[in-house]
Amino acid sequence: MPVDIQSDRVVLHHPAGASTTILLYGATVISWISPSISGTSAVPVTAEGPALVERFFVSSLASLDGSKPVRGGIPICWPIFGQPSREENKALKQHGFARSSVWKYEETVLDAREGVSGRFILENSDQTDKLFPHPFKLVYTVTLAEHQLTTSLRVHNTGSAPLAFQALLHNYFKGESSIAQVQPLKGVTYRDKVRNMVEDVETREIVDVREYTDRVYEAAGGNYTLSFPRSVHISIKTHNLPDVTVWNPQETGSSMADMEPNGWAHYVCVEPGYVKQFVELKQGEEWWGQQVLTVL
Ligand SMILES: O=P(O)(O)OC[C@H]1O[C@H](O)[C@H](O)[C@@H](O)[C@@H]1O
Repeated sequence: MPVDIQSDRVVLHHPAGASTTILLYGATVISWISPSISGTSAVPVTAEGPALVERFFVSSLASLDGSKPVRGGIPICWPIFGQPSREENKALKQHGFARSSVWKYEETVLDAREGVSGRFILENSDQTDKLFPHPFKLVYTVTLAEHQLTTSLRVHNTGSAPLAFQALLHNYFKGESSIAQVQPLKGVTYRDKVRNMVEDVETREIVDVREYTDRVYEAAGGNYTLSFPRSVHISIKTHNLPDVTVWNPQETGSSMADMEPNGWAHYVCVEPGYVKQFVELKQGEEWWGQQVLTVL
């Protein structure tokens, strides 16, 4: 069955073997399995075809029962990224509530060899009104192709007052963080969360995360490559998500209760977002941001 709708999750299956699992809690993608590409990956091609490889890290201690945001996959940060920076958002928790709200599966949009696609929605409720008094509708579309996963977030201002928000797709890519390489970020201005938000300019052709890294690159170009040399290369192309955070906590990650021992050694977060500024929508307006992840 190409689209398997369960009580707490939806699994999309592509005829070439790829699959992705999305929890209704947070519309969090918790798995993306796709075939490796022959000749460019260390993963062997067997008689059954190219090996199917999990692309996302999810901590073995992550809660998947809706009790807290998932430590892994793609949590959605909305309507803010990080701690509230504006007085009007002070009731919000870090990264907002989209990642800890239960979304509805609206419909299967496409079910074909070109892609299998499902749409999730979240609208304001009494609960969100208390924290963030703005009517809104979020539409999140996840589309799976043989070697590609596309996730798109559409935001509608369904109220009469302006709606201001940040948005970020918090990808936890699976791979050895000691060899991870992200590029091109040379010359891009970033805020360094490790150094008290100091502003600096990236000087490296290839960014690694061999030290504690938590950098918010601003107006970073929108297209990146994440490589784990000799195993996995992923292209990240974005629309309307101009900034990108690169995060790996190293040993400090061990203090997170839902991080498995040494978990930080097995992922890197590369998180496209609209976070330097706020998107401002007037009554009836909408905005959309998208990332296209392709195994190279
Ligand atoms: O622990 P969380 O609220 O999920 O946040 C996890 C991480 O998210 C982002 O990458 C931020 O830049 C980090 O500063 C933060 O630690």
